[in-house]
Amino acid sequence: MNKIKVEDKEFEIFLENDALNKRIRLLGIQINIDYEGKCPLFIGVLNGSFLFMADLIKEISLPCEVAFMRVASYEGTSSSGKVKELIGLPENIEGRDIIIVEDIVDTGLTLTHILKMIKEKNPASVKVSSLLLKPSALKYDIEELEYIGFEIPNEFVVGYGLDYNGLGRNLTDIYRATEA
Ligand SMILES: O=P(O)(O)OC[C@H]1O[C@H](OP(=O)(O)OP(=O)(O)O)[C@H](O)[C@@H]1O
Ligand code: HPA
Repeated sequence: MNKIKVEDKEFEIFLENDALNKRIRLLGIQINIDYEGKCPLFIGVLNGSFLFMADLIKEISLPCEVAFMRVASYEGTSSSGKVKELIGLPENIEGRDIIIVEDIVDTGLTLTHILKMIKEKNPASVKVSSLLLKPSALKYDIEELEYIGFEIPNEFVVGYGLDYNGLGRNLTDIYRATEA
């Protein structure tokens, strides 16, 4: 079945699970080479990254640690508008080699906040692995983007951890909206 409905929206198949797994295997190989002799700390950004993290980490043959955190947004009391706070960021990341794991980088706003707050804790290095990247939607220059699964057009996608109104994260393939 190539077309599905999630809530009120129609989606069509875009990236099948087999293609996702093949690409993730290659990302794992690259990370194993780049971090040889190190013990990286993978930090997944909840909720969307949970399936990607699970499959990526199985490809890692290095000693490594895994943690998850979430980004909470709330309206600030000052005129600065939205304030973002990291919840669950591991305490002691000073001197660690960090790999942030994301399901998607869209405008790059979330990741820019995460990187700023992580760097304040003086890690040895920080890189980002994101399954998906929308280059034409990106509004921030993020030099830490290193291990990208797929560059995709600026279209809304769902499945394999990604949601539409909270739904669709359980789909094994990734689908794209048939209309905006
Ligand atoms: O580059 P940006 O425009 O900031 O968008 C990317 C962010 O949006 C999604 O998270 P969301 O806030 O939807 O939370 P979720 O992971 O729980 O779905 C995704 O997981 C990224 O964290
Ligand atoms: O295309 C998307 N799909 C689901 N969640 C998202 N968060 C940012 N972009 C997307």
